[in-house]
Amino acid sequence: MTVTPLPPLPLSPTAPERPQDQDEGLSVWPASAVDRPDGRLTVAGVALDEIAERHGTPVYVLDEDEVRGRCRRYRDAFPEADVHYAAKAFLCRALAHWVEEEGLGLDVCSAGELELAVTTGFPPDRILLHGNAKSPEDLRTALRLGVGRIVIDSPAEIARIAAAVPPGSEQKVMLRVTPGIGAGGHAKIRTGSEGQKFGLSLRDGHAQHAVARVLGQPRLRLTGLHCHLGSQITTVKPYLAAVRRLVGLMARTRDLYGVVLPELDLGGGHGVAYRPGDPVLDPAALAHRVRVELIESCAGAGLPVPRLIIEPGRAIVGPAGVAVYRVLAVKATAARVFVAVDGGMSDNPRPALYGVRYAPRLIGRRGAAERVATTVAGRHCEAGDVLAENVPLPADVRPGDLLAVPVAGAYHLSMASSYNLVGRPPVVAVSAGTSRPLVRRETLEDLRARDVGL
Ligand SMILES: Cc1ncc(COP(=O)(O)O)c(C=O)c1O
Ligand SMILES: N[C@@H](CCCC[NH3+])C(=O)O
Repeated sequence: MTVTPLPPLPLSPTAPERPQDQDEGLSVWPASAVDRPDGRLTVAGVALDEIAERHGTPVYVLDEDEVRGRCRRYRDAFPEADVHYAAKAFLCRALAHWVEEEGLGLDVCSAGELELAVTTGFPPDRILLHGNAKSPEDLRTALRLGVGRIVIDSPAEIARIAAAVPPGSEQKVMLRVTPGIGAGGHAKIRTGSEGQKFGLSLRDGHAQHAVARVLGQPRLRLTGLHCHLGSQITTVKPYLAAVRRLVGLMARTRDLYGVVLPELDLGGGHGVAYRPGDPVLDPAALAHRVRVELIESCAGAGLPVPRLIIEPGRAIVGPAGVAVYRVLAVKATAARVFVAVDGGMSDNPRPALYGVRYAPRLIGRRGAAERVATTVAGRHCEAGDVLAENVPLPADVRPGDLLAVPVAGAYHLSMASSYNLVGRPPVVAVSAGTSRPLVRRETLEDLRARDVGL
């Protein structure tokens, strides 16, 4: 039998797309990042390829000074406010320690986050507990450890918390109000609008009613109102609208019950740039505009200015984190060049959840070849497991190369899973030319150990 040879397959797409983003600068990287002439990238003086060699990949790197600097920037921008870091963005003992040392408080939303912080030495009175469905364990732990404030999210919680407070003592609480203002980078992370699961609606009167009920509970002390509009918000305007609406409810509370609430919590949600050129919310500009609005609204209502609380998460830790992956496969189809790495949606579910895309770069060597528009995919069994699309990577990227993804500090590992029984990556801190492990890799033994039945 004669076999007719097949024509050779194209090795790269017939018409490579123009890469979307040609920015070769380091605008979305930690301020300490340096791109060395040999293509090695250092963060806080430590080469990322060295960390990959020592700890394996994927590995998450956290720049301690970037985190601390961001905490300080918030403290400087909001000197008259309490700044609580939102632990859901990412939490480990070292991070709790840094945040505490920088004078911030903490916002937690589970017994797990609360225990970790308090056992690290975080003063419980500087912690707020959130949650739209707090478990009995969450509340027990909060009361046992003496959490500073519990933020009530639903009518049924009022009596439940009051009943759990021991006779003769008092728990400080706030009320989470739904102001009817939706803001944020994606529909799934907008939490201030009507019709989503968080808070007590201002419009339908639930918030007002809850104020009255909390004031009627002798074991609860209502210190103020809270709202959180959403996440990855890049303009100041929604915060100003929220100030006006919440001050309106504070004025009604004074008029109806003779109570002047001393605190106002505007939540977090401050947006950061994931890719060069993305808009960001500048803390100093936000602080100035919020301060002016608060003073004017309170003056208009004849109220004293309450103590402001804010809860940034992403803006503290997001840009301080870098994820480092190793390339496992390269595939050029007629439509696209795919580079597949050894992590993906198990350590970073954000692209799959919100359709966001990142700006990875080749590290460890300088690619010599021309740049082609590349799709960076994860290793998981889902077509949606894609970290980046149409990014300019050298055409000679090959298995074994390292790719680093900036702005990986928030909502990656805190939302990570062990999908496909892939263990979660370790976290390594870098500071002043040195590195140290903070969180170890989740091993196959860890995963197997959970499987206890047959
Ligand atoms: C109540 C509350 N506070 C603060 C945050 C922190 O948000 P971000 O990380 O966007 O600042 C969140 C999350 O969106 C939240 O739900
Ligand atoms: N998980 C979201 C942010 C939601 C914050 C929690 N309310 C993100 O990755 O962008």
